[in-house]
Amino acid sequence: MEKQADITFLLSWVEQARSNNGVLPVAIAIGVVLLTSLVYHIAFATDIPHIKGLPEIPGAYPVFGHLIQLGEDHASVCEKWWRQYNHSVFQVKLGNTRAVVVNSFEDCKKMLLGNQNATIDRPKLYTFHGVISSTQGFTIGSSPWDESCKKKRKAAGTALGRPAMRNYYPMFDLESYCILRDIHKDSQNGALEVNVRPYIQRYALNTTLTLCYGIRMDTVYDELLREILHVGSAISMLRSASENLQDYVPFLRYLPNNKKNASSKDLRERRDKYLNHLLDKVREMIKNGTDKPCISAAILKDQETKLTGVEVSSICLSLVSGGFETIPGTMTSCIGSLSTPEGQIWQDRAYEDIKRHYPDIRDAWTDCYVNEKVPYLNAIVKEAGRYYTVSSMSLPRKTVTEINWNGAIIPPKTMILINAQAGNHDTDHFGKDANKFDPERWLSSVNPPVEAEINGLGHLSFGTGSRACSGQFIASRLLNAALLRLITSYKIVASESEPPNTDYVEYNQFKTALVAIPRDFKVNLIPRDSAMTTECLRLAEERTKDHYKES
Ligand code: HEM
Repeated sequence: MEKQADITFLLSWVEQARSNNGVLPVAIAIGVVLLTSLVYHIAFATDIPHIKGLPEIPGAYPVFGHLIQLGEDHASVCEKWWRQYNHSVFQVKLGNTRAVVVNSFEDCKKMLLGNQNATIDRPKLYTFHGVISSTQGFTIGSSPWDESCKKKRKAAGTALGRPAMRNYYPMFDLESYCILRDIHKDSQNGALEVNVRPYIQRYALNTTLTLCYGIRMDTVYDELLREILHVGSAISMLRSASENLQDYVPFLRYLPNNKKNASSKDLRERRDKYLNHLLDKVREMIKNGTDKPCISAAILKDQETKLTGVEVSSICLSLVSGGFETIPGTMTSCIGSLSTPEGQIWQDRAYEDIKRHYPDIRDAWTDCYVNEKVPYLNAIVKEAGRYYTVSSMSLPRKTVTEINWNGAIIPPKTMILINAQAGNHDTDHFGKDANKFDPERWLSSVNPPVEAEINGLGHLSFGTGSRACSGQFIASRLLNAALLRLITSYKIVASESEPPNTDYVEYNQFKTALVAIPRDFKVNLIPRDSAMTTECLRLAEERTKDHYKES
């Protein structure tokens, strides 16, 4: 209002000066008006004007909006604001971008499931879309909703859906065997403490590389494998709002020596190099008739395909980047919780439940990638997903049509941020102990373990609705298979000198990253039945020796 009055005053002054034939005052006045308007735009204007009827968090700064208060850990600050101001849904200004933040479990569910069509879009960001993705196309998770995205999502859905799963059994068998084979060797069958994360990173990455390119790497510290993981993690950092202010504060893009743009270009080149290398290998294998069944070979060979080269790269990139951090983040942290004194009791209960379903552990090893039928293990996997919300603010959405939110009209093109971490620890939904890791919350009976019926959505870690995670079934199968093999082989006990951090916020060493990177820790592995583990490993080696030899 004040600004409106200023402008009206200036305009009347300009009019007066003009009628007095004063050319100079007119020019000055116009300059002042333009300058005021420019300053206002730089300092306060947002892409979407204030949404009436939706609370806005007080104290936004000029230019930066709420970015300064939000700091590095947006999920935890928004969770705090929800409780402080008693509004689960509010608006904030991320620099020049207005965003609606949704916090409680019920509101996240209602926003995504009750408005599936309206929330089907994703926002475009300057650094990620404009600089990093300019060569290989956008990943599915960052693609705005259009015909191309629809095709890519459909292709990914087919490759990752439940019916396709049986094609991957040999791969699940091989990759989960490799975790145990190498942990067994490197820990000298439990004599030395180990950090489990690198083994799980290779597990997740090999799975998606095999799916996409028919290529895998056998050694945990393989150079290409580590390069893919390093570049992928660095790019994940550049995607989060807290790390990348220039996405929301445009003038920062034009500062001399723009380090963000320089490192984005460097990462883009490094990523292009390995993606092209992988695709060239597939082309070479097709030429030599040695290609393995995989997404890129199927598309490259199928002349009829409706997908362009950039779309194929984008699908492969989406699958590789979709799993390589989320699965290790979830599984490593889960192992951390299981290794605590309380967690060791859950491990023993899970082990008993596995034996109840598979009196012969060898059968458990061969069925774990086919079925998920051990209730206690399923409960651990669900709790790991909920408690360690590795993608704490999910992936941003954008409205395509207006949403009437309890009378407030959220216009099209508004950024919607789902605070999955807050919703997953909502005491109104999960009870007073929502902040505790407890697999048994997913059981209706502990002895014998019986899974509780879930009415719809269990937790928010995979998102939900029109753009829910395409890889959630495969993720759950991978977590189940690897945990079953680990729990039947060893009792996992936290290291005394390097124990895990099991706090659902502090376990993450990089809060600015899009996907959490757990702090390093070590565990001791106490063999449960060494003879049986040796036998299971021998049989697995026998079964898998002909599958996907190292490429
Ligand atoms: C524990 C493992 C995983 C977690 C926690 C996770 C989490 C998520 C989340 C939060 C989203 C955004 C959902 C939304 O907006 O509602 C997402 C999208 C996606 N995820 Fe996952 N994910 C995991 C594993 C995977 C895997 C293994 C793959 C592929 C192999 C994958 C592929 C995708 C794709 C393609 C999308 C984009 C969907 C779209 O935008 O249409 N994810 N994931």
